[in-house]
Amino acid sequence: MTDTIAFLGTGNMNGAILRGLLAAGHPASSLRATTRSGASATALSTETGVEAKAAGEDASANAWAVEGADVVVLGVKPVGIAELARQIAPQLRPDTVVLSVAAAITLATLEAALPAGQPVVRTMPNTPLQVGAGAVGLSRGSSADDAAVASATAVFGASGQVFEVPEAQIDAVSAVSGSGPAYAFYLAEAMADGGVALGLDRELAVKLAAATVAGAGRMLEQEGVDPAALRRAVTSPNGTTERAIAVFDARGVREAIAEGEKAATDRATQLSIELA
Ligand SMILES: NC(=O)C1=CN([C@@H]2O[C@H](COP(=O)(O)OP(=O)(O)OC[C@H]3O[C@@H](n4cnc5c(N)ncnc54)[C@H](O)[C@@H]3O)[C@@H](O)[C@H]2O)C=CC1
Ligand SMILES: O=C(O)[C@@H]1CCC=N1
Repeated sequence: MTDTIAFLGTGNMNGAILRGLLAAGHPASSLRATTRSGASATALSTETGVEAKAAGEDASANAWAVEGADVVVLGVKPVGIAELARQIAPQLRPDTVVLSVAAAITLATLEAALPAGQPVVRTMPNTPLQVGAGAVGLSRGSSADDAAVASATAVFGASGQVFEVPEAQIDAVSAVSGSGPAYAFYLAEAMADGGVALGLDRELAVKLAAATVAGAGRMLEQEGVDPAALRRAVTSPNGTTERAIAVFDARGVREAIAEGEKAATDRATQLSIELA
């Protein structure tokens, strides 16, 4: 049976999950969404056909969305998650599965804000779910059984790959795949800027860089793929690519990416403490 899913705080991330579900054939009639402003609720409904209400204009909007839902997806910014969980607690059925997509909000914080025994799943999705190519890490709470995890997985499963991980690893998942699309876009921006410096028109440079990152991404989708092997296949001995990679290595690009991922996890740790 198709689950009824309520998206609370339908911005970039929850919007991507919702669009991924619709693209995979989930009926709009079994989804509900809330935003803060009336304009964004109307725009979302018009675009997707999903009924949406604005919590900024109707104080009962989140309660309306949650009423009778099988799964509730909390998608506001981390600072607002616990308050939203406390607000909707009275409307939850005991078996409603509550998902959070928020960085840094622990299962302990979520469970403390919800009724005892509520099944909770902490997730770290990414925006490529919107195009059916997402990667998601999730960790189950103390009352989430296999059926609850299956319901959580079904929210993402048709639009991406889902991996259950111990909660201690979810900040690392966030640093690799949650934030990761931004790193790929950053690479595309830098490649385009470099092309402009070499004399290409900006429009052409952006198209070349975007098509290249997208094409490389599609090659990476094959099962059991080795990114290093794909890189080596482009890198002719003593050719042009080798010179570019040598500059990246000399400038410490690999180390910079690892340091960036470490900084992302450090920020998550700091936020977890601040928002506990
Ligand atoms: N953007 C991304 O790529 C990813 C974001 N996340 C997590 O997703 C969460 C949301 O991030 P974004 O979507 O980027 O932010 P966003 O600002 O685009 O979306 C949040 C939405 O919640 C709405 N909102 C705020 N308070 C509300 C309330 N009380 N009731 C109903 N709606 C309310 C806002 O108007 C906004 O539309 C964060 O907790 C973040 O850590 C996780 C993985 C990736
Ligand atoms: O930047 C953030 O905090 C969120 C979590 C992962 C991606 N976006």
